[in-house]
Amino acid sequence: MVTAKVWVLKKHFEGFPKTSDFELKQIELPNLKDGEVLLESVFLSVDPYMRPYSRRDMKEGDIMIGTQVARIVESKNPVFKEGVFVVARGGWRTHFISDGKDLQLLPSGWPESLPKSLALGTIGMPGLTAYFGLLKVCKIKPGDTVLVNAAAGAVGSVVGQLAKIGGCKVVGSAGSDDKVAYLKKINFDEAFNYKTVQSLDEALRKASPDGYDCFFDNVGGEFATAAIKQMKKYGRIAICGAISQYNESLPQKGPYVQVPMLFKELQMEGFIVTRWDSHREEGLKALLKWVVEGKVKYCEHVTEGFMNMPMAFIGMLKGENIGKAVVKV
Ligand SMILES: NC(=O)C1=CN([C@@H]2O[C@H](COP(=O)(O)OP(=O)(O)OC[C@H]3O[C@@H](n4cnc5c(N)ncnc54)[C@H](OP(=O)(O)O)[C@@H]3O)[C@@H](O)[C@H]2O)C=CC1
Ligand SMILES: CCCCCC(=O)/C=C/[C@H]1[C@H](O)CC(=O)[C@@H]1CCCCCCC(=O)O
Repeated sequence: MVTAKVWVLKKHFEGFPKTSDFELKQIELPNLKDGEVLLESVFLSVDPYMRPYSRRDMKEGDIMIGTQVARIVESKNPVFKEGVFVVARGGWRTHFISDGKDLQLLPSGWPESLPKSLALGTIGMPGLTAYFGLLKVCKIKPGDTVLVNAAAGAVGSVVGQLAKIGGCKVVGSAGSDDKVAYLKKINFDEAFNYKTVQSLDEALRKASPDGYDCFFDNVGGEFATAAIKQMKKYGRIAICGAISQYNESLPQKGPYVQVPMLFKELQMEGFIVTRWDSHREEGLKALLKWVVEGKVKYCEHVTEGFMNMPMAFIGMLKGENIGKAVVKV
């Protein structure tokens, strides 16, 4: 008999999540039935979507949603051998049972020396978000100037690097001087700290006086309002996320986008990365290759200990992470 530790949503988040909104519980797992596997989480992901999706999909008392890299410790499923690592949607649990249907093997050719946690970040869902958002929504081409916010995070840091590979000029904004230094290190052409600049309008103009062809928006709100004004004619805007709004209790008010969009004849498209699930393998293969070749660098913000899941999640929402925020069990 295995006892799993699980984190439960004790109370729906009101405004910014608090540690008291979570509760740690223990669950006895039953013996495996034929076709099932027992998994042990090795790395768990903490992601922005957990904040809005908890309200949409969960009720109080449910185990927190989420993905992990997990190791199969016992198997009664011929497809999954013991010792194999997979990406799973197991929620915030140390151990869990699966029938194998939604388990994903790491991409083939994954070098032993590469951290498996990257399957939650640069070579996982956030990396794919950058890849498909840039190629299919922004439709980048060489010579474009691309702007990305939350640029030092899991998605943003890949957006900037892929745009450079695609022959673009890249401008990033992030919330600390350390993050700005990191962006310069990974080849961003221009980067600024949106929390300390005198004026967002000026910082955006200085970074690209001619304006922007593409804007990959992870943040929304005030930043997006400023950025839209500085798009070039026929510019493309990919709405990837709106993290500045996830913890707001009251809806933000305008300014509204219609007038600048009309004058500049802009395109704005929201997307959810799962739209390209049928091309997932292609995306992961490309990301793995670039990482192995050193063309895409990665950084991870690793919190040690399953006990610290809520702190890791809250820390990510506060902006403590450079690169992907993960928890090592
Ligand atoms: N459409 C899709 O399919 C997907 C969308 N997303 C979205 O992409 C975005 C980035 O996700 P991800 O890369 O995983 O997360 P990050 O690794 O970028 O971590 C979140 C970052 O957001 C920034 N942030 C937090 N609060 C605010 C705020 N109020 N204003 C501005 N920035 C803030 C912080 O960086 P800083 O210090 O720079 O403020 C923080 O580090 C999110 O909006 C997420 O929902 C992610 C995956 C898939
Ligand atoms: C207003 C909310 C916008 C959120 C944008 C975002 O971050 C979306 C992320 C999803 C991405 O498209 C693919 C995913 O894996 C993210 C959502 C996953 C939800 C899974 C919930 C179920 C579970 O884990 O059991």
